[in-house]
Amino acid sequence: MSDILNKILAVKAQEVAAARAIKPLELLRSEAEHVAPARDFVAAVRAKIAAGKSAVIAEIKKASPSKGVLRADFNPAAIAVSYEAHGAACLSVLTDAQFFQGCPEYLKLARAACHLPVLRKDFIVDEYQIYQARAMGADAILLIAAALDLATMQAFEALAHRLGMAVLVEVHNSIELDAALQLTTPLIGVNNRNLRTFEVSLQNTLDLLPRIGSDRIVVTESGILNSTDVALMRANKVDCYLVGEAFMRADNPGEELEKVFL
Ligand SMILES: O=C(O)c1ccccc1NCC(=O)[C@H](O)[C@H](O)COP(=O)(O)O
Repeated sequence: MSDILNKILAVKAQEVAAARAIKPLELLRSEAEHVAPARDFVAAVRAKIAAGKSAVIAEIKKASPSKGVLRADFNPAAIAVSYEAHGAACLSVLTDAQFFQGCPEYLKLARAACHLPVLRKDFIVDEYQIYQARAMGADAILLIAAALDLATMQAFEALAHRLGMAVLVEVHNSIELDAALQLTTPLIGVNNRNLRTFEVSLQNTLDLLPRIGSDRIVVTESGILNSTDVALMRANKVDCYLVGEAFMRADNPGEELEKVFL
């Protein structure tokens, strides 16, 4: 239990237990089933790609375990507006408090300020968090293959789809990819950051790419910082990106997105 991923997962289990004690699953489920319908996350990604553009899932994260505070002057609604105005396909909003200084309210504020579909970026270990995601308005969830076995990922994917949400499944190596490819989601995220060591290498996406069929959309995640990184990915026919830090450090996150990707 010493690496950061295991620390985060242990905290998540505690958070779920505490949340359940306050709001039982039945009540949360009812909330999740009565919010406005989800926006189509996969369609938004596909639309950008079909138009010959990069599909950028633009992240809203105040801080990270590897880099500390990324953006002190943090206004999720203003960032969402800026991302939408400058061509983002979708948003990703960190809702974890302890490690990323996020919260569900940031997701609600960001989503209400724009028309983009929103991914709840968190560490899902329990179905309770999937109902939470929909209840707070999320249009997609992240499933991390390093944190979940295949049967659990399949059950969580089915639940997300039943609630109308898309799934981005995240892998870091070929063993995790084997499991991810058994899900039905088209969105296969390859994380360039090792969640246990923080080491970042874009080569990770390039190494796993040949194993992912053209029926899937490869989402290269983490460590995309500038147009050189984007050129490398484009040269390898990667069209979809999940980017946080590079935008969060910029004065205007949306303008940075446009500068790096257009
Ligand atoms: O960002 C981190 O330091 C981190 C540490 C441990 C687990 C997950 C972490 N990040 C989550 C992400 O996947 C990234 O926020 C996302 O891919 C964007 O990455 P970046 O563009 O490098 O901010």
